[in-house]
Amino acid sequence: MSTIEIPDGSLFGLDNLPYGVFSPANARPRAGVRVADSVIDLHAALRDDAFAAPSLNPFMAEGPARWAAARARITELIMAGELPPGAVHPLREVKLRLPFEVADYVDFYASEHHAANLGRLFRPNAEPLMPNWKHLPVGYHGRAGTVVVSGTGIVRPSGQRKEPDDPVPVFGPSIRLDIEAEVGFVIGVGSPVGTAVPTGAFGDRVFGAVLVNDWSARDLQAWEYVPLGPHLGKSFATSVSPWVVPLAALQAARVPLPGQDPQPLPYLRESEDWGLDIDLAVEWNGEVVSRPPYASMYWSPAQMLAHMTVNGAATRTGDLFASGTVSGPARSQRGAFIELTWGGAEPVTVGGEPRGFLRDGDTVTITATAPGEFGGRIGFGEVTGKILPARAEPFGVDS
Ligand SMILES: O=C(O)/C=C/C(=O)CC(=O)CC(=O)O
Ligand SMILES: [Ca+2]
Ligand SMILES: [Mg+2]
Repeated sequence: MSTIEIPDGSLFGLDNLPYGVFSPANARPRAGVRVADSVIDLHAALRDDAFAAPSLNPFMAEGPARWAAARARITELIMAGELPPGAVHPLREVKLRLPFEVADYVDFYASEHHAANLGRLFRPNAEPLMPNWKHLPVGYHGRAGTVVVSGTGIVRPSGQRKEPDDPVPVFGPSIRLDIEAEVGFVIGVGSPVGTAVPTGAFGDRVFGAVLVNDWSARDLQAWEYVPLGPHLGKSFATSVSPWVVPLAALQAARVPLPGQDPQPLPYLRESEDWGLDIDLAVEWNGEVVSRPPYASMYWSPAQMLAHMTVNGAATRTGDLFASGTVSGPARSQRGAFIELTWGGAEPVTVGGEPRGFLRDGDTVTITATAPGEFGGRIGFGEVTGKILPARAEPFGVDS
């Protein structure tokens, strides 16, 4: 039997137990759970067919009673030191995979600070917040097929851009490549077409949370987005962390929202608090440049899900909906570089140099922690990505 030592202060103790998909050296991918610096092979440890697939989807589809039972059983096996030999792998020896098959992907815009800053930057002659913003969680449908796991290289996208004074657009690699630090929520139990998911059912439907980097080409975005919203400027890559932190691990992180005025319509009111006290950190080439506080978000994920389904739209196991960029009120809390550097006009110092947008070879890593159930903290791990040069002749199109 195998035992796992959990050092004091570990961000991956029994109060966390996030799920992922990993491959041991030269072996096929499988579902696992992280404990300290080890990964438990769930199929080997539990002999449960929900974990036979190299994806969390079958297990996530089974619902809260099965999620709770599996968490209890995993805890029991770790505490008793009764994990079968061969079921425990050192984290450093495994490759982490995309943890779930992404069904649909929606990205919200739930930070008031971020929305107001982007309003000022993109629409300097208008009110920073659009009139709808405090009445509904604004969002758009993104591209599920280009959601990639942390560590995947991010090829600089090419596309159209046009500066206000240019007569016509030009085609070429983005020159304003940016990040967006977000938290994503993963649907476990889908809902059929024609059913709205009320805010109170959030915990019955949502399996857990991941970190998201919604890479954004601001020059492509600024030219293309009117009037339908983000498109190719964001669909080239969206990175997610390899660990899905179950909602069960986030109970101690639940906090009231900062406050909503005006009061939203009845279908958006919360019966329970789903604000989350998650502290994010954004590292640019290894230096922390920002610490976005999730607790400052205006709309809760329960409200996002209620809004997303109030028209009868279906949800499916593996749907990912992201919060939108997490930005707090202070400059040092902004979750996108366009805001942090005010469009490049107020650079930040990275590696001793003033920087605005991303260069080829730059690496951005987002991490996060939250209060855990035993008084310590739990970790989300990281979502990281390195910028690779644009393709010389993108897809046969000459610039
Ligand atoms: O205000 C705009 O036109 C654009 C906003 C964004 O790019 C933000 C977005 O993708 C949603 C978010 O991450 O908050
Ligand atoms: Ca976004
Ligand atoms: Mg801990």
